[in-house]
Amino acid sequence: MTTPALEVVGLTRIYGTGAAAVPALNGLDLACAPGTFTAVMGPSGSGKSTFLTCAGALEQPTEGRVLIAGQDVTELSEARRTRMRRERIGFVFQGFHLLPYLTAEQNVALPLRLAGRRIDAAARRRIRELLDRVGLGDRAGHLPTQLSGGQQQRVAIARALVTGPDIVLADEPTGALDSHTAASVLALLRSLVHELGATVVMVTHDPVAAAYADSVVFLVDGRAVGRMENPVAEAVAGQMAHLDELTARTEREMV
Ligand SMILES: Nc1ncnc2c1ncn2[C@@H]1O[C@H](COP(=O)(O)OP(=O)(O)OP(=O)(O)O)[C@@H](O)[C@H]1O
Repeated sequence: MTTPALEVVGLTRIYGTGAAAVPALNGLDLACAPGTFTAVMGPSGSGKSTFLTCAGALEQPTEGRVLIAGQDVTELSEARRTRMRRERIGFVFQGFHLLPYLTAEQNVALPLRLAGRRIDAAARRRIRELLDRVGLGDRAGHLPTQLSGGQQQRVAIARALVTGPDIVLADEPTGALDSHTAASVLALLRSLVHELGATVVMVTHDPVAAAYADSVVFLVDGRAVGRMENPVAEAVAGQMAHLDELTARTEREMV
């Protein structure tokens, strides 16, 4: 069996202590094979953001393991974890997070600079190729303010891929875009997975967005409660309505 690009095993994150303890993740198991596109969905408070911050080595879990291409990041020193995050994990955020005073090309180069790599001719070529691949070959010299929201997210996607990461973690990547632009960004993400072999995990609230993925993992109370392969939006929306109802019922019973 191939080593998963991302695997979390028994992932547990408890915020607070004693009576105030909140288990945001509660023994989550999840594996993503290389070259796959996985959406993560769940009711509000089900642990999606906490999963992304732990999987992205931004936060240490209380218990459990996070393996990036087989390497357990929870065992690393802070310095090595930071290096791993810079070199092996790409991030795409809802709000794009581009640096406003850098051009598209300079924004894409940033992770290479942070990883201490030289921006030589080969690196410049890679940056240009990625900008071409996301449809912005003619916008390399533009500042973020000179680009539309969809174009800014394309720059952010190129930036997430520039180090050749094992995994790209996307947090509501189309949450700030209109539905037409969102569709083209999602189609781009899907094609990067299927044509370049990237591995993407995307947290989303939107069943239409989730339907671009190869599979959807559903979280409830910090655990995976189901998985849907080859999702279609209607079935995802139906499952989410069911999980929202279950969560509301549990909350009513607890009062
Ligand atoms: N820093 C924190 N301190 C205390 N509790 C927290 C903290 N971060 C998250 N939580 C709690 O952990 C649980 C999971 O939160 P999380 O943000 O991961 O859920 P989510 O599925 O991303 O929610 P949403 O869809 O509303 O963004 C929630 O009950 C939340 O209140």
